[in-house]
Amino acid sequence: MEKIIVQGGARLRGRVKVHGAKNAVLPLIAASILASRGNIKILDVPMLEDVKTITQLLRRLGVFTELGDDQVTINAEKLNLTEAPYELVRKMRASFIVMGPLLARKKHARIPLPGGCAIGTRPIDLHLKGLEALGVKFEMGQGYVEGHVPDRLRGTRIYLDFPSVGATQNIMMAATLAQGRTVIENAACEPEIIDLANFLNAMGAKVRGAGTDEIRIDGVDFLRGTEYTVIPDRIEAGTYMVAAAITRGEVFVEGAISDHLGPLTAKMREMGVHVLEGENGIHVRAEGELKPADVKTLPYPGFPTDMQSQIMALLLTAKGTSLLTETVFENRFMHVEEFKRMGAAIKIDGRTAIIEGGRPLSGAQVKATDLRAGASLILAGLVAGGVTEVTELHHVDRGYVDIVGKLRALGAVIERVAVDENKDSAVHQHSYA
Ligand SMILES: CC(=O)N[C@H]1[C@@H](OP(=O)(O)OP(=O)(O)OC[C@H]2O[C@@H](n3ccc(=O)[nH]c3=O)[C@H](O)[C@@H]2O)O[C@H](CO)[C@@H](O)[C@@H]1O
Ligand SMILES: C=C(OP(=O)(O)O)C(=O)O
Repeated sequence: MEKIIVQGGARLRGRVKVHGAKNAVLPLIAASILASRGNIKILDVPMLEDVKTITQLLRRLGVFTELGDDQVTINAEKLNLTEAPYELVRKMRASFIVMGPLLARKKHARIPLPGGCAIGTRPIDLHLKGLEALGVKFEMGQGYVEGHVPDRLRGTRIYLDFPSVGATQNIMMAATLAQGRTVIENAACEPEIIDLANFLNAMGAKVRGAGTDEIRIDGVDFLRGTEYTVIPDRIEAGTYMVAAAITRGEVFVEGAISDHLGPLTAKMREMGVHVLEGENGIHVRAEGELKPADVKTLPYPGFPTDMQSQIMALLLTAKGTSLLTETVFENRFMHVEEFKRMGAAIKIDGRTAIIEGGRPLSGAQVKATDLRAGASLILAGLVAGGVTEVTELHHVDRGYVDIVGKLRALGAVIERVAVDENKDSAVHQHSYA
């Protein structure tokens, strides 16, 4: 086991470079299954646990994958299996996005039901409804969902009851090889959806309207290899923007695309943070007292749920009452109990967290309950008095490349150490008693 140890109090200064987006690259890797001819090369790939998991999954399906220096090469010409193994899907829910590509290429897929996770139940009904409308028949049993295409996939109009990111991606990918036109109404508009559409089009697909709530896909006979650079990670960028503000520091977040970060930038400005948007990144500076703010998470272009726990950390340092409402996931407040261990005053009322900011935080032993929660505990640790120790780092490793090295380069006093589990459990027993 390992833990991250942060000594609070350093003001961060300097420049940090953002990696490629986890939530963009995972669907790109899944979509590579669709290419029946030629090599795919994806550049600016973040070497995260989730990327390793999905490439491993592709390999288990008979697809050639090679992870190199910030890049992955894929050749799916010999794709011959259509069943995803449970041990990989349980590690990463996003594995379910291989469903659409497998059905389109092989007319069959058998994938374990991904189940819930730390942030809620996360059903897949919208994925299934959309794929059924394209002509897929599904059966459930033994914890698996099995789909087959008796005839062929045919384009149709699909209305999503909620603009689910994953469902939009699965339907888009399946529709690229369907007969005729598919129209997805109330589609997700996230930048990662646009990136997937651009990637599919580079492979020879005909996808229009991505980034709006109506996506039109005209089916083609086959897709081919291409070379593609993934977009920068807006959530990683947002996390370093908050790191700068929470420590009342000054940081240039290189590679951050301001168009992707509108709601965060607006809220940070409302709080009194100076945010300067440039062509190559975003400059953030904060000093003195910040103002409280009310924040509500929503599908894009609303405030991202993946930044909810990080903005909560920042609101803890703003004197006064802030209301933070989570509308996207049903149970994404697990980090609140951990923040409370650090002295935070937060009450939960249904989907809203009522934050009494401005009280000093104190270092504590805390655990990452999901990947963004882990990042936000590190952020709180940067300003807490004394030492904060964050455990359950496998969550953080799913979504952040070298967070310790990047924060240290900005002046944070932070390290990652291996834990002697026998000794550590003794420490925990003593301090938790
Ligand atoms: C790998 C990846 O890209 N993950 C992101 C993706 O997750 P993911 O694609 O899972 O998120 P969705 O947009 O699908 O989920 C949003 C909400 O819709 C619900 N829902 C979803 C599908 C469905 O069939 N039925 C249903 O009810 C979910 O339970 C959730 O409450 O978008 C989320 C919302 O921006 C982000 O937090 C995740 O980081
Ligand atoms: C919730 C997230 O990811 P996933 O959908 O992969 O769990 C996230 O990136 O914050």
